[in-house]
Amino acid sequence: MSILSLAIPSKGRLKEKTEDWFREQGFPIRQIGGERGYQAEIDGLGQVDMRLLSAREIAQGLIDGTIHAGVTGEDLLQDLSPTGDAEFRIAERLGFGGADVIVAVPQAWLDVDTMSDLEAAGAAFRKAHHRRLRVATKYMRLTRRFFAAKSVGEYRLVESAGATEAAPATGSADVIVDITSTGATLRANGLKVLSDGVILKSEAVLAVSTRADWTGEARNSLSLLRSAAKILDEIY
Ligand SMILES: Nc1ncnc2c1ncn2[C@@H]1O[C@H](COP(=O)(O)OP(=O)(O)OP(=O)(O)O)[C@@H](O)[C@H]1O
Ligand SMILES: O=P(O)(O)OC[C@H]1O[C@H](OP(=O)(O)OP(=O)(O)O)[C@H](O)[C@@H]1O
Repeated sequence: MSILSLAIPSKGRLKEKTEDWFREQGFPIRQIGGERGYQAEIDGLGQVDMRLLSAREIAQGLIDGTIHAGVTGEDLLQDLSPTGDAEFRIAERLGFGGADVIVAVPQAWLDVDTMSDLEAAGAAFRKAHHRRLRVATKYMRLTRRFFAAKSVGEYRLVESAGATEAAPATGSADVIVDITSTGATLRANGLKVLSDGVILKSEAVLAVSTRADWTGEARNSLSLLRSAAKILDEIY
């Protein structure tokens, strides 16, 4: 018998809007231990194991099947999923947390405006410098899949731990793949988005895990959230 494990962001840009969304659906969340507490209760869904985690941990938990349902960014789900989409289903796009995962190069690269230009630049770069173009990113899987789909092969991934947009200026990479919303960080770092370089238009989503144990109470509890119930009916 499993009870529903439901996860929402514990802090950051998605937290408040997620709480607002659940309240609007008629399921108010009460955080235990104040603003920074990691425990919460939700009213109206029966017995629920409510978890407050980072958006990244929620995406990973849905993919592993240790979380039944949760709110996180679509970008994180797609990137952390080994298959791209098989471990989760999106029940509802929530209309906040919007941002694009993009490919950007230095504005000074006047000949490079498209992914196909980037492929040509990669080949030329290798000849001239005897090494491959380096692409800095946190989005390792999304980048690999997108570059393969665009037939760009002459590059090497450099895993970024943060401040990815600074990589070209500091010399740790030549190209970046990162998230942008206003574009201010890209501009401040002298970078431009390639015209066909939008990998994903992401937003916050309510997602359900296809890997979790849906026997027992879990499914009953979630059935009160209409969009999620519909998805579960499709899966099982
Ligand atoms: N301008 C933005 N920059 C980064 N992420 C954004 C932006 N706008 C929306 N998001 C989305 O927010 C989600 C990440 O949220 P947040 O940064 O709060 O979580 P986190 O990565 O778990 O937190 P932290 O980086 O503090 O550990 C991603 O899904 C991302 O797409
Ligand atoms: O297009 P913009 O509006 O400039 O936003 C993009 C930036 O915002 C995020 O960083 P932020 O410092 O906000 O958060 P994070 O580094 O914790 O993800 C993200 O990593 C980008 O660097």
